[in-house]
Amino acid sequence: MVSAPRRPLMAGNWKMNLNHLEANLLVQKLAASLTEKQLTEVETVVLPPYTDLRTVQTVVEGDKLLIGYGAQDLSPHVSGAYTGEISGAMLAKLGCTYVAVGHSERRQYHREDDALVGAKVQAALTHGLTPILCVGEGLDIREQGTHVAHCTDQLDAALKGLSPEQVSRVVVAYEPVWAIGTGKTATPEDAQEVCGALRARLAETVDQATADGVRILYGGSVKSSNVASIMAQPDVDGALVGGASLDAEEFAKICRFPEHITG
Ligand SMILES: O=C(CO)COP(=O)(O)O
Repeated sequence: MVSAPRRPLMAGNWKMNLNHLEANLLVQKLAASLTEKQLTEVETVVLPPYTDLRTVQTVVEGDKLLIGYGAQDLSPHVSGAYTGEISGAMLAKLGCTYVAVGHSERRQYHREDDALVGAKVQAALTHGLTPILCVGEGLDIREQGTHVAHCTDQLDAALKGLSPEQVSRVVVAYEPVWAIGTGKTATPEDAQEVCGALRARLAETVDQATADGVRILYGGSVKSSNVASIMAQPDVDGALVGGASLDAEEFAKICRFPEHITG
């Protein structure tokens, strides 16, 4: 059976940048820089800070923009006495379709472990959100040469207990920590090595059809100048873009990567 091609996904993780006024401007500029055909071909998504989401919803819905949006994190809990947390239900109510889970900055600065990341994946799925599950190794692990096992272990832990149908609703992002915000991009071959191993692991632990359908992104210093060679890899289906997604024209160029390939 030939599986359906995976639609490329470009997700801009704004991290803690841009207030709601700036968010409004960036989303409008981004939409104006891409044609309907381009936005249909390549799924384009922004992940702004929570405080921007209502504004982004208003501009996307009001102008019927073909841009998706979501959050950078969510609570593993449904509701209750969790000061400062935001639930999946709240995000879904704002029209979010995606939520990043287990980003290395959350794992590092907020001590999120695999169990918590797994609970957040579950919470996202429960509320109809697509989790973008981030995995990736630090420089020490890369230098030891155990990066593939590190990433597949993180994948296993985060997806533990999910049905094949639930796994099919997850997007995985491979983000080597040493390539984030450093200008040091993994080579296309580095990205392929881990993305390919993640897909092979899904085939082993879930099934081949699910593995073939799951989109796997690469993240870490992606720019318009390097996106095409990364996207040319067979197991890379998109990118999770940090710094370069804060500039509408640059992010639009990244989303237009098929044109860089076909010339
Ligand atoms: O962490 C990232 C996206 O989630 C990558 O960030 P940069 O693109 O700024 O390296």
